[in-house]
Amino acid sequence: MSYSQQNTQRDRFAVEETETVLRVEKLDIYYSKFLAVQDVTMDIPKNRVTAFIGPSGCGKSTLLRCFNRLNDLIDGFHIDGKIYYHNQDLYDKSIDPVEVRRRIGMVFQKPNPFPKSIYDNIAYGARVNGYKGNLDELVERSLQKAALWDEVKDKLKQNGLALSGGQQQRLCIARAIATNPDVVLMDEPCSALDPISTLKVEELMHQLKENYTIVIVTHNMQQATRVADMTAFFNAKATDKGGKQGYLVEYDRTENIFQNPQQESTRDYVSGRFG
Ligand SMILES: Nc1ncnc2c1ncn2[C@@H]1O[C@H](COP(=O)(O)OP(=O)(O)OP(=O)(O)O)[C@@H](O)[C@H]1O
Repeated sequence: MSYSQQNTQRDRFAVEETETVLRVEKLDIYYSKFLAVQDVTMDIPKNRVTAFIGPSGCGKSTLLRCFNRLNDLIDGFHIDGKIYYHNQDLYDKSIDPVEVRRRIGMVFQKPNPFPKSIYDNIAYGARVNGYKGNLDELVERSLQKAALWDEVKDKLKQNGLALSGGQQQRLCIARAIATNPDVVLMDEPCSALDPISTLKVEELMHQLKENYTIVIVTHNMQQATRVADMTAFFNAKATDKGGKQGYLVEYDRTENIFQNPQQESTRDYVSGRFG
């Protein structure tokens, strides 16, 4: 039995038993007047990996970045509808976006370690946040959780940029989890990595979901089948003004999306007929 089959069977009945961490309700996402993503409603379950798939420009990254309010930094960005994080309105005026980003961490497509030592890459955020605990322990624990400790424990003073791409990405994951988040967002985290490094990061996702809720954008459909419990397929339709508008086509357990999709366009996409 393949790894993905085992994964599918193990989690088959587990998805509904977990609570919702992020609830998206009738969400429209705008860049100024441009409606980039229309009318998304979905629940992101706790301690699961949820994958966003779909053709380029359908708004996967845009939606992902809404979850930690990263789009706030873009001029003209605004939303209609709601995102609830543990039942709290994520865009309420009382919510501090900096605290949101501490609890909902992010790993980007290209590994982006700080040009600092491996140690300081992890310790930096803790120092800024006035961490009162033992920094050495935090660094070790975070690197352990990111499955990087054994490879770097003897060179913690070495610059993080001197690591291989795959190690740099795991360093970025270690950095993201060092602030003790609840959710880790990953925007195509393996697209710049070789197959072996990709496999390591995928294995890491399986471990991390025991403690964290993970949402990943991926163009790699095999990756979605290997790592994700839930999969959301997004598509884009042409608008009158010549642009494209993203929307959620189908959201279900990963095995249903890939083996028994309800929508024709999902079937076409997962079978490689477009995209
Ligand atoms: N900062 C921005 N300002 C204006 N428009 C943007 C901005 N970022 C994204 N868009 C637009 O929003 C739409 C969705 O883009 P987004 O990058 O979220 O799609 P995606 O599905 O993640 O694409 P890809 O798979 O290529 O990364 C696109 O039409 C894009 O041009």
